[in-house]
Amino acid sequence: MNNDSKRVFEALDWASSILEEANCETRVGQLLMQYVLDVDYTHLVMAMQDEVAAADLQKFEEAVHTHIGGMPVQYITHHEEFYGRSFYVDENVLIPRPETEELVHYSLQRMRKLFGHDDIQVADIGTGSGAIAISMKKECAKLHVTATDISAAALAVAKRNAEALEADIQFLEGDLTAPIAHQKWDVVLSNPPYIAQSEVAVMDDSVIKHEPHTALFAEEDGLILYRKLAENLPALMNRPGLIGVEIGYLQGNAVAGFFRQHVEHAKVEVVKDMFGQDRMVFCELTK
Ligand SMILES: C[S@@+](CC[C@H](N)C(=O)[O-])C[C@H]1O[C@@H](n2cnc3c(N)ncnc32)[C@H](O)[C@@H]1O
Repeated sequence: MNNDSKRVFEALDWASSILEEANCETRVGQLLMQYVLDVDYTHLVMAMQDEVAAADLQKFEEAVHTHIGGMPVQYITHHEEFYGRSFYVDENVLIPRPETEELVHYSLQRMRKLFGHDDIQVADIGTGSGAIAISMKKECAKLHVTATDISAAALAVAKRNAEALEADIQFLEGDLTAPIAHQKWDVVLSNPPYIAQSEVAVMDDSVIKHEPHTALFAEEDGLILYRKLAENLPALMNRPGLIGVEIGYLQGNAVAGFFRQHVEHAKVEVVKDMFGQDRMVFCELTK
């Protein structure tokens, strides 16, 4: 650890060089410095010539080393942007991904077309940080949104985010459709765990070491929760209704197949993400 005093730009130069040496993104240094100094980018730029207080410098250097050791930057700064809002994250929840923003975007589009109004019941199964549920509610204030998770620790994070973002959401703990089986729903969304155990070998180490395994892995080649959703949701849906799930890029046919098999009078569609890969399945219940 380096105990010499440093100005902000000097500390950032030091971070850039050791991050580069470790094959990490050099921009992480800037994010960690913003976190340590608790400033936005503009104020960081204005502070470039300031001396970093000894305690802050130590915290910054530790944070850089922690990241080089494999910890995702979001778990150090406890922050990720999702759909234009800031979410608190820790190791109890998956770091929300940009692909999931697309699920929110297309769900909003389809929901508005299908219902023409926002006074409807929406559930987000496996809410994690609350990213999907909270974004839906913030985009459409009139929605009645319920968010569930099997993990009490994840739900605590989602509640914290809902409070900070002033989103009025009902939170329920439980396995898949069990906590929402008491009523009918107009829209059900989910980004369930969908990675097969066999994929561990090709996955990024930092994901496996730090992101919660209940958020990542699922049995039956990653497909079990989609199969169960397709089996259980039809009885819980109003008609018209909309089910939207995020999927792994190779799972389109299998997941669409589950919904085609189990949901009567439905239009099932696999939708690609911004990279041209299958990423979502939407099932519109028509009658
Ligand atoms: C891939 S993460 C998605 C988190 C968040 N919705 C997002 O998109 O960032 C999956 C979430 O589902 C939860 N989960 C896993 N198995 C579940 C189950 N059987 N029932 C309900 N939630 C489950 C995990 O705890 C985790 O929070």
